[in-house]
Amino acid sequence: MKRLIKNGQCLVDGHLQVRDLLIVDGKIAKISQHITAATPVDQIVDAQGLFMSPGLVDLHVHLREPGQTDKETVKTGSLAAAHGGYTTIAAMPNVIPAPDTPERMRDMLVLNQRDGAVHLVQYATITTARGGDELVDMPGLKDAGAFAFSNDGNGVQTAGTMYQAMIQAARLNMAVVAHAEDDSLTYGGVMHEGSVSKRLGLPGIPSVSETAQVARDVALAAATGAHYHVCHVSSAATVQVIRAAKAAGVNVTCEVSPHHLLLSDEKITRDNAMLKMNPPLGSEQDRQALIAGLLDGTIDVIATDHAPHTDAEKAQSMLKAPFGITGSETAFAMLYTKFVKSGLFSLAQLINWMSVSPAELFGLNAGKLTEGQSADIALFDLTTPFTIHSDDFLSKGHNSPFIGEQVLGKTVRTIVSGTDAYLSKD
Ligand SMILES: NC(=O)N[C@@H](CC(=O)O)C(=O)O
Ligand SMILES: [Zn+2]
Repeated sequence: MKRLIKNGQCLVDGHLQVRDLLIVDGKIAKISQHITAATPVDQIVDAQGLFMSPGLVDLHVHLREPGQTDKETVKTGSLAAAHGGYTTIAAMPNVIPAPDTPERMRDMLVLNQRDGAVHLVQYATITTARGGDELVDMPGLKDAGAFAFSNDGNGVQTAGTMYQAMIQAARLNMAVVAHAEDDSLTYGGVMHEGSVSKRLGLPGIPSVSETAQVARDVALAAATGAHYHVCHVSSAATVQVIRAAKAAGVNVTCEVSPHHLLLSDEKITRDNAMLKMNPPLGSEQDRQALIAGLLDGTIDVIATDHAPHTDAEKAQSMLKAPFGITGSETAFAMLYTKFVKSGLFSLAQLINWMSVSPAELFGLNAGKLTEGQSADIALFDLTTPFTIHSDDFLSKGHNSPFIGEQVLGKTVRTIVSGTDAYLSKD
């Protein structure tokens, strides 16, 4: 099977340049200014005027299968990712049952392989059923094919448990990917604790619940040498802890979500569960610190934390609704529109944070358009405005605060191993 993509706009040394790209048997056979197929090709894709990017890489998605297939499935969640231009995603283990044994991991991988529309890697838990202090069989889970270890959805509450997990992870050369949240500091809150939560009379979550646990964990990472990756960093103080740890040579990396870059608690003007997620939207000062953290290299990656829930659940008060919003299908367009068009980020920086850097940090075979590489490619239209409609979502979740936004950066086609995983209807 041979496909030739003609006249795509590619990032070359940070600048857009026109390129042709030849795909043979799922791999990039050639990329150059002008390719005339010596032998006939099966298909020519006209990419005139489109941005041709390495497929995006998302280190943090929730696919809900098994256990909560009314919210999402491997199929719908991975199709949603493809719709967002993602070609590789990492699935969090807060499914039921959780992949916390080698056998469950193997079952999970069979399901992912069968139903995944994009490349899909799978986190194992750190502890049994993502709680308590019983460590999983980490070598067994690595052998079974786990990508990394995470209790995402919950923090590991006991320092000694995290310490033992990091000792083993370091030995296995695997990352510990942490949802940082000290449960003794959250006080049943539903949004960021600050002037807005006080004005609305809603219980607040102090941001120190995140920062305190990250501070503990960077000390443990320093002591063990493990690769410690912090999920969805949300506060200025946490950014500062990670900045200092990196300066001290600790093996720490971290991600920020699009919503923490785009929104702050000032956007919460009433009880609105579409703006309820964990960690919560921080203050405007936190948001500015996250942007600064990306720009100075403290924050390595943008990951969506795509967290679908049912319409009925999210129609409830913030006091009752589950934490989480979707992100796969809106991330690129929102970030491109708000940050690249405004000149704050370059397109090359955005693609670095959304594709190159996550691939490099986790040794994923992705994030570049080079000969011999798997043909994982996203084609985006950067010039035609469109409105984000929930009817267009392939996710089962419609819980996005970005519905109704007018944006640029529509995904036209997403190619995974040479084959279309998403193709726009218009
Ligand atoms: N982020 C969220 O608000 N929710 C996530 C869990 C998580 O990533 O912590 C979920 O699974 O719904
Ligand atoms: Zn989390």
